[in-house]
Amino acid sequence: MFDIPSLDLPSLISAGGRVRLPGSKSISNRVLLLAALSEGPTLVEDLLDSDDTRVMLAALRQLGCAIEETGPASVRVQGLGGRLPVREAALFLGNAGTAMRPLTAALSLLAAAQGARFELSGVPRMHERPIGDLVDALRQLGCPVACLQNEGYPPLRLGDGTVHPLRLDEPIRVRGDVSSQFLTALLLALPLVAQERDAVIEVTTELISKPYIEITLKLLQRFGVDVRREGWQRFTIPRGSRYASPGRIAVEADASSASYFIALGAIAPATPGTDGVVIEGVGTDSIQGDIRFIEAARLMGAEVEGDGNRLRVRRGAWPLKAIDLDCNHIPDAAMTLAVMALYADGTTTLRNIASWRVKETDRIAAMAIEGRKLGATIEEGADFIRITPPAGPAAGPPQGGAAPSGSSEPHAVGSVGAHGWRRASIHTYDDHRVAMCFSLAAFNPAGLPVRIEDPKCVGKTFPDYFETLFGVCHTPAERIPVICIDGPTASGKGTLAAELASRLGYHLLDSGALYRLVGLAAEREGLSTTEADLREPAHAERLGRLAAGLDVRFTPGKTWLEGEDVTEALRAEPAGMAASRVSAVPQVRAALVDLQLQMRHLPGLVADGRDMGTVIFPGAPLKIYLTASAEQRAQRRHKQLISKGIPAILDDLLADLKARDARDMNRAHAPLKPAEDAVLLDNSELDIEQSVQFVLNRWHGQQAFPVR
Ligand SMILES: O=C(O)C1=C[C@@H](OP(=O)(O)O)[C@@H](O)[C@H](O)C1
Ligand SMILES: C=C(OP(=O)(O)O)C(=O)O
Repeated sequence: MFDIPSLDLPSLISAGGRVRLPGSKSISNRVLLLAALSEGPTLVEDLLDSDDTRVMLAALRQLGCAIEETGPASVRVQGLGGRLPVREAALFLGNAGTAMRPLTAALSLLAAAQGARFELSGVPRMHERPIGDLVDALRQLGCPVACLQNEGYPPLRLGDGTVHPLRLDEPIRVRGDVSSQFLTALLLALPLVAQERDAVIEVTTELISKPYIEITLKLLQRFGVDVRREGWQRFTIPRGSRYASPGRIAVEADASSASYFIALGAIAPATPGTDGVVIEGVGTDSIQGDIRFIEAARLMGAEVEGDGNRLRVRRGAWPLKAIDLDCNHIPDAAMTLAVMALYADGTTTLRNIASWRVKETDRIAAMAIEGRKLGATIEEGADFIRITPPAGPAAGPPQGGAAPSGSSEPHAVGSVGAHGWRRASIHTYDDHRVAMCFSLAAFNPAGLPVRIEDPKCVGKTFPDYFETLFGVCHTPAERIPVICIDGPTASGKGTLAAELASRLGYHLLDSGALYRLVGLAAEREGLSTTEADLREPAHAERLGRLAAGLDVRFTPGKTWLEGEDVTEALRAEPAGMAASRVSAVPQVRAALVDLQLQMRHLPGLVADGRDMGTVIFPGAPLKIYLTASAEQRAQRRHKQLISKGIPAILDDLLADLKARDARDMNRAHAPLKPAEDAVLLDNSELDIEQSVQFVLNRWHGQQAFPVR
């Protein structure tokens, strides 16, 4: 997950390959609750691990339900059989409608029947999301429910610690025009109390988001409860209903999450060598209503084929075709259509979406404001949004070739691109879908990068969304930004580079470690690294072959050689000295060039070394040459070694350091020197944070994202 203030997406040009999506939020939270209310254990497989399911799991555990993790995406839930071992609890439910609404109903009924008391709260936005229609229905049933701040909104107190008789003799009337989750909540809760008589629910208004009720009814069936339905107005839970665990249940991949990858396949040309975007874990047999996003995507021109558990999407009509569609049945996935509309041949209208206004944010307003930043013309109404793409001759990403104004040369780019598209920093309103939708704007035909603010908000339903996206998106290497940090030994390059990489969400290349790795691997293979031996051509060739075959991997803070964590071994002085000697061998340097170029992955790279800006990435958009006086550097290295318990003498370190500077600067091949376009940064008087801020300011200044 990108836990950083903002994530810059370079302009993207094609997509292809396979994605496996995380589990459905709507199914995961329903199944967890049903399993907790049932008798006996349920093994839940392919469960979504995200903010919304975490709050549900935490709440159920707080209520006394034993839940054991049995694998990376599976849990065993020991059902409570409708009995509450915990009679009082304060539950925090984040911004999860699928936890807040169903738990409100289930705990209200159980609290009234068993004399308990619960408080349910969430993030500030949850306290602005309506729940009054559900509260009214529960009060009709005789449940004490108090709204603790504003009438009709969480936080709520359910029950008062005493037993209250429930009135099941009359139909329970509930409105269905604000959220279908109120009806879902009652349907999930009432089987707990429909023992002596049928429980009947009457929906008093037009019901929205109907396919979510179908998910609820299908899952109730899996847990042994058959609800009778008359149209969308009347639902009867037969008396004597009891939850019975199916024993094992697997969660489908999330169809709403699939919408971003269906749209991706529709927008992006297939990467050469691929046959479009393949989505695994959800297919045309899905029980999720959002699978009907496929129909809308096809209307816009996407070629989608699929079977029970898989979809393949290719770009069809281009530009996409504008549509005018009632989206009430796909409220979440319809947001993705709003971004596809940016690539359409005319004006798209999405209708009957009033519920967007009361979700994670006011989604109609958010999509309008952010879409306009990109250059689109957008009209919004109480229950519709109308999108006209940024003006221009043809929508669509360019078909490869050099970036017209790519992020690799950000300083050369103004904020308005060809075709009327604008460079934009997308505010995401703590709404996962706003973030995921606008990532697709990175395919804009103007080749402009897109900034997504607060990218970690995708954690609500899809924590690894951006990693998954980058796994199937392609762009020419020159468009993937590289920040080079070059400089002499002990200048603090490594610390600065690692810090920058983690703050920007970029990959890290510790090229010095590559040479240390060659030194270490040579030592392990019994190959000498003395200067005399290295002058022998045959010996230098052998070392080159060793370097070419290195099995290396960098993860944050760790370096791996052939699967073994060698981080500590690499930091020791002998490895450093060997590195300096082997790095002077042209055969070794040549072997490592390819390896280094291959590390230029989306969304970007911070490369730390001595020749990053001069030799390996000469076109990098930002090159920093980091220095400090030899005395300062020797002192820092001394401190570092002593703090690790490694004995060191300051004078010896200073002498070694000067010798190494001289060798690095005077070697014939790729000597250490600043690139002509490098920015010099002397950090003798700066602490790490000041150096980091210096580079970040420089970098952000170059990006020229308008601040609004
Ligand atoms: O029941 C569900 O799982 C959901 C129902 C829908 O809400 P509304 O019924 O409020 O439209 C949907 O937007 C939400 O993400 C999940
Ligand atoms: C509306 C959404 O969430 P919630 O389940 O919180 O209603 C959503 O995921 O788009």
